[in-house]
Amino acid sequence: MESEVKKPFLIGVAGGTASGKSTVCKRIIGKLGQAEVNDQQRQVVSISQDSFYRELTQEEKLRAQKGRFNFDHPDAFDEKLMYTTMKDILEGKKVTINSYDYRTNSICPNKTVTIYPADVVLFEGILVFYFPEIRELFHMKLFVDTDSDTRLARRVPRDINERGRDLDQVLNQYMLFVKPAFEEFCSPTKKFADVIIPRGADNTVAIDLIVHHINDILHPTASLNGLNGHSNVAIDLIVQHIRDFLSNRLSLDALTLSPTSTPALNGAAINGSRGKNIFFNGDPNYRPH
Ligand SMILES: Nc1ncnc2c1ncn2[C@@H]1O[C@H](COP(=O)(O)OP(=O)(O)O)[C@@H](O)[C@H]1O
Ligand SMILES: Nc1ccn([C@@H]2O[C@H](COP(=O)(O)O)[C@@H](O)[C@H]2O)c(=O)n1
Repeated sequence: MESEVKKPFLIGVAGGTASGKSTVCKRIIGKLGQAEVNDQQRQVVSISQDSFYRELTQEEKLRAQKGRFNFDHPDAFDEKLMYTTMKDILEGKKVTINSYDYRTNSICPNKTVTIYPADVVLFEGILVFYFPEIRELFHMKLFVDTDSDTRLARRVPRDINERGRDLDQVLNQYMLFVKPAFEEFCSPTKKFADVIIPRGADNTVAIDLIVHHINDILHPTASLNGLNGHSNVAIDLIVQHIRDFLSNRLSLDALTLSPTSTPALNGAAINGSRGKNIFFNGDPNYRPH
């Protein structure tokens, strides 16, 4: 008998550099109890877009060493490889992806990672919503929206400690390429997100809502509300939030549905009891920042 093909629920996680995309993915995987599960058994896996940086020419490598190559431009990625890999994942195939080395600005030779078929696949990166063909593959799109000061303050120590850069190089690259490319290519893709997560992993309400949503996909029979995880993400999440809220017997006064949460749901916000906001982005013109 043929074994069952796992066709996963594919979630895109976009956001500026150091916004907390991979931390949000780790937090989601941890809360779903998947962090300690071995690679072959995992139901929820995360893949970084950085695995799809293309190999540089010799001349580009020399520029990259001086912080003068634009890694934030869409052309820095292998779009075709990204697309075919995501298609294969959606067909339930086992795929092999590259490991990327920021110190050498190139793909690690002889080091790949095998991604086994899973129920939920998170694909995170600065430009995962930029390429239309890839964008259309996602069942759910999240945008981690962290202000640029915070992102720069995180990026500087990270790049120095983990990516082998010096301060001048990090700041030059940021001013020359990272900041302008964020404005031109990444930030405009926020409008495609189903859910915008202000403050990334600090936003526990948002993470919990997303975890609930994924749990419903993983265990459909356990779902209290019988919602269809592939359809209206914003409404599903709001309904789940209200159900949780009521079942936890918290004070109803603490929950305020924004006036924008009309039946049309053109950009709804939940103001949680601890002042933590999650934006459900039904409105392409909606911009929290
Ligand atoms: N909520 C947070 N509070 C403090 N530091 C954070 C938070 N989220 C991420 N970081 C740190 O900021 C850096 C970038 O986070 P990361 O999740 O790798 O961002 P991205 O994947 O968007 O580049 C890492 O050093 C990480 O530990
Ligand atoms: N060789 C490279 C490749 C990428 N970068 C920078 O990484 C950023 C994307 O990764 P995040 O984890 O921050 O989302 C992007 O802004 C590139 O500038 C690099 O510096 N060197």
